[in-house]
Amino acid sequence: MKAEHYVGGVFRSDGPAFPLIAPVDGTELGAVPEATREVVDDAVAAARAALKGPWGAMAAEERAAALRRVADGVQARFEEFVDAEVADTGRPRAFAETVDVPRAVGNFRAYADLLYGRPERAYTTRVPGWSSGTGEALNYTVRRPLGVVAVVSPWNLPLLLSTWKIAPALACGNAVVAKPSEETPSTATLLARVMDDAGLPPGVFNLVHGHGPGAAGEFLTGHPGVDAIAFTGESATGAAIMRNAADHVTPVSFELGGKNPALVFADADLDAAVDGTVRSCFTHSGQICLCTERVYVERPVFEEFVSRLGERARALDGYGPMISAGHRDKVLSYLRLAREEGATVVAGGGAPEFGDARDGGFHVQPTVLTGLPETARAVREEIFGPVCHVAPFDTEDEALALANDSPYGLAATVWTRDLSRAHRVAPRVETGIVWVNCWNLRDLRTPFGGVKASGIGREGGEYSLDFFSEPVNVCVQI
Ligand SMILES: NC(=O)C1=CN([C@@H]2O[C@H](COP(=O)(O)OP(=O)(O)OC[C@H]3O[C@@H](n4cnc5c(N)ncnc54)[C@H](O)[C@@H]3O)[C@@H](O)[C@H]2O)C=CC1
Ligand SMILES: O=C(O)/C=C/C=C(\O)C(=O)O
Repeated sequence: MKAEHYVGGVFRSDGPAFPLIAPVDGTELGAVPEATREVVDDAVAAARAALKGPWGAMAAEERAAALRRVADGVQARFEEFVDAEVADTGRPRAFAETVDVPRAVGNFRAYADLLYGRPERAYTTRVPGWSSGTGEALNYTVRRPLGVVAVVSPWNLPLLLSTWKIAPALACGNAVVAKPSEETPSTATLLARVMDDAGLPPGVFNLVHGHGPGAAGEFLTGHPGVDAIAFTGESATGAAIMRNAADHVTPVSFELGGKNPALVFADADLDAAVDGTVRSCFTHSGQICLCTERVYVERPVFEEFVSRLGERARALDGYGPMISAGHRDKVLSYLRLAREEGATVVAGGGAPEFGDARDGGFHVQPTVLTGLPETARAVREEIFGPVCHVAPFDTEDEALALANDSPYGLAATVWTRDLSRAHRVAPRVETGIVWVNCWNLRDLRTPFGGVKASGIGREGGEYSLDFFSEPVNVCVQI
């Protein structure tokens, strides 16, 4: 798969090239063009021009039809998308087949569907006491697109997360300039091919490749021609983007890091809790922002839970690598640090040896730790790998205090058979998402995002459509 920029309806590969490395075995997959400031300028200008063309005048139904053509186009090239995502990320093929590509198709279909039934105008009538001034008026609110939207996405779920933003941005009538992670350019390039085939007018969707700081990401997010930024990635990157966007007061929607807690009560179905925690800690080798990294277990079942989780972690097979040598080294450095801080390693704890080509790749063993104080860096900082720390608690209040003692607030899981407890605890967990007796069960209409350092705003369903459009009130004196 050759990575290319897509600007104003034209594929191009100008800019210096950098190598794309396969995380599964460390081999070189190809070269990626690094977008210069000029390429980014061209992309923003093409997007601006597209808003003045047929796209800007298109009815919602026609935009919905365009999104459906894109969904069909991704579906038609299903295997190519799977191949590209597997090559770039090293993830198990089944994951790309069941999560990444179907969800990308679903993202376009969901927002096409949502455009129907969304009132184009919302009316208010005069209510005494709520209105000032004299005379009767008819107020109505119309929604218009924001303009040029920058979509900056990470490497962990490349196609899923970029389309999660691109689809609603286009649904609302914006033009998009997308910058995928430098580690995972391939499915984005394929998506540009699909957009081209689907007949989107030139400039409605643009793609630039390259790095973040001092490069394409920074050029794009600080660009005066960008009207909004949708970003998923690390919290520190979100802060850097916000500083850059501040000069132009560009609105942002941020989905950032997490240090997600799981609360396992003694009354839980322990089989389900162990099963769910294996999934929530180790899916995609922990490289999903929703993954659990802190597990708190009520003391009567603590020993049994740790022993069963450790056993399951040791038995995991066929897990994928970390995205890069750099990220593998970061995760391993946390494991060294955890040992220095006094951790007991129940399972894993290092890099595996396979005795085959995978030893050239960037793997880390699924790891279960115990015994660290809550102040330990491995308990407080996002590791973003297959690593969890398990600690005991004695009371519901203590469990909540432990869960909430974090600068992050993205997602939590609560495991209990006691419905009253579930409803009592869930609203008191300081995260944007709380799953009870499940993990990552997703309905694309629900609010998705984090509190504290885990994000700004919500995406999903109407929440995305609200971010990617601007309400304008029209007041007509009668
Ligand atoms: N919570 C989450 O959703 C994710 C968290 N991470 C965490 O972030 C760490 C670093 O991973 P990265 O992929 O490098 O994440 P990142 O947050 O640095 O990068 C995400 C995207 O932002 C771009 N970017 C980076 N710096 C930028 C800047 N100053 N201005 C504009 N764009 C910029 C990157 O090129 C990429 O497209 C990981 O080790 C992991 O801990 C990574 C991916 C997702
Ligand atoms: O939308 C989903 O189902 C998953 C989202 C995951 C992230 O946002 C992430 O890992 O960064």
